[in-house]
Amino acid sequence: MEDGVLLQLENVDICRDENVILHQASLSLHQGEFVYVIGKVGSGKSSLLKSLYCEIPICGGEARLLNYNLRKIKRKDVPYLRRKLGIVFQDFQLLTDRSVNKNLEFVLRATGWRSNKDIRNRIEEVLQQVGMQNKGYKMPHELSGGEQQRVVIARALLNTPDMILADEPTGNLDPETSGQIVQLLHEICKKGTAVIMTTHNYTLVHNFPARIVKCENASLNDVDK
Ligand SMILES: Nc1ncnc2c1ncn2[C@@H]1O[C@H](COP(=O)(O)OP(=O)(O)OP(=O)(O)O)[C@@H](O)[C@H]1O
Repeated sequence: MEDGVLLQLENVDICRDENVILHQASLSLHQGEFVYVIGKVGSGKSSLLKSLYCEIPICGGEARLLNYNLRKIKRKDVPYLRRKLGIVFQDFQLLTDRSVNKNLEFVLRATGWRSNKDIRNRIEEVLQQVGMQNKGYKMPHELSGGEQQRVVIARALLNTPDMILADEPTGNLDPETSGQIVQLLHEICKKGTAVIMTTHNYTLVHNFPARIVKCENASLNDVDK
């Protein structure tokens, strides 16, 4: 792949069961780039992201992501790819039985971190990055939706991903909080992490401008602003 290109999809088909959701779709993304993926309900936005973290297959075309060939990736390599991707969903998916710190520690230990000191420091760093320093002792239910989504973003940042995949990250949030979350994603992007964010929220796209790709008629097309 050309220097600085993190994702290159060329004429890919993305399939679910027997259905082709995206047909001959192409998309490339560079280091530090922000792209919104918009499109109608059921147009394939989530399927696109799922294919990037290997939850659903790419059944045609060429697909490279962070030096992995997504059409040939071995099952044992999928966790390594996912470690380089920060994944953020609409429903926060924090473990509800433990504190913010313990949620983050769980991910670090599961991804090979051993030193208690390194773990403590990294948790402090990512919480600081999302403006949640001093809230690590709280249980998820003690946080607002926006705060929970900040913690999810902190969790996505733990292993310093090259790219964040955010699927409707503001879907459950009020307009003001949604703006804050998108602003945070833009700040993270400015520090060098590419972001792909699906959304239905055109106000956000307007207020925080970036490249826009539309999912339509089973293909992906850049939208001129
Ligand atoms: N688990 C599944 N198994 C089979 N087909 C599915 C599954 N989930 C979604 N689909 C189909 O894939 C198509 C694309 O769905 P997808 O969720 O990617 O769309 P979307 O653009 O993200 O929609 P939304 O805006 O509602 O989130 C839909 O036509 C849907 O019927």
